[in-house]
Amino acid sequence: MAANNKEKRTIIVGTRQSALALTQTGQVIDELKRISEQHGFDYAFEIRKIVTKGDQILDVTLSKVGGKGLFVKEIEQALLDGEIDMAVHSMKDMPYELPEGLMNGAVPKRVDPRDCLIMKQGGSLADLPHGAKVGTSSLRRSCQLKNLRPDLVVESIRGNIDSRIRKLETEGYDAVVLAAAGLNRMGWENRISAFLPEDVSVPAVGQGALGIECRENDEQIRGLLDLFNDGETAYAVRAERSFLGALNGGCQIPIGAHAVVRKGADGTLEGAELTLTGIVGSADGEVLLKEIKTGSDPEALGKEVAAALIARGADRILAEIGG
Ligand SMILES: NCc1[nH]cc(CCC(=O)O)c1CC(=O)O
Repeated sequence: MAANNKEKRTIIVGTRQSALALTQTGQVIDELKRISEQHGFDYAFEIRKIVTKGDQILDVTLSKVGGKGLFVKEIEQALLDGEIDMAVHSMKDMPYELPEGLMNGAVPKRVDPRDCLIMKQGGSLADLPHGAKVGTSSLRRSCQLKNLRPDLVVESIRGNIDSRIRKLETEGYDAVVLAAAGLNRMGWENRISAFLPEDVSVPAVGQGALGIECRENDEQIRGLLDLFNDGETAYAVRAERSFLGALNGGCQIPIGAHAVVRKGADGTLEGAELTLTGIVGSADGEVLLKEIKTGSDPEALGKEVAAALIARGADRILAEIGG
């Protein structure tokens, strides 16, 4: 195996072609180059842009399009066909189940998982006037905003983050809601007017994290990605994704979850615990159910929080939406 790693190899990295996708893929490649150098691997990297169904229908509300994995399917096919060797995804775009033969090879360290407001005038949520027009295409975000502020007029806004920020100006929104993570990665954090704390907006499953998908049988890539994995992020994301799986959800339904790790006594994941917050609601914000539980087994914890929400009617809400 070690001898294998000395061979020159050009690793083809698949990604969507949005500005954010290309930026984060570039950042991943920079890290992988650094790790390769450190370990004496002779790897070169090449980016392959792939258009997904989600990219082709940027003007349609995603919940109307339906289906899971809108932003990953074509990229996964390229992995299976051997056209690319790894794929960089936003974790929140990854469906719960991966195709046979593929795996999540690394979950790098998560950046800020919070949602945030970008406001025309600056300020915070409390400064938005009665009836203010807020842009988001996420049912999860509209559910939580409307629950707190039923007066807000939440309208669907689609497109990549650059075009959504532009629409703030051109389409008369008072604010748009975006993930802080995307803005951070683009270096646009100075556009953030206010962060939405978790008691206002529980983020999407995996928000702020990336997933690097590879073929299960590609030992070289797996070895490299192992060195890039962040154990703490991976541990938290496992709980969030177990919750997602138990509710059979994609990112197009009002589901949110965030797990926080409390490390063990020796500062490692030995004896660590997770606190998982999960929400399910209706898009109009009239129903918003939340459960918070603590445990050490991420899969069990995700299922437990989901079961507690189902016991309170979450499955009925999701069935109505067609999730
Ligand atoms: N659904 C689009 C999407 N997918 C990933 C991010 C960036 C945040 C992240 O990486 O979690 C965004 C933009 C957004 O939600 O504002």
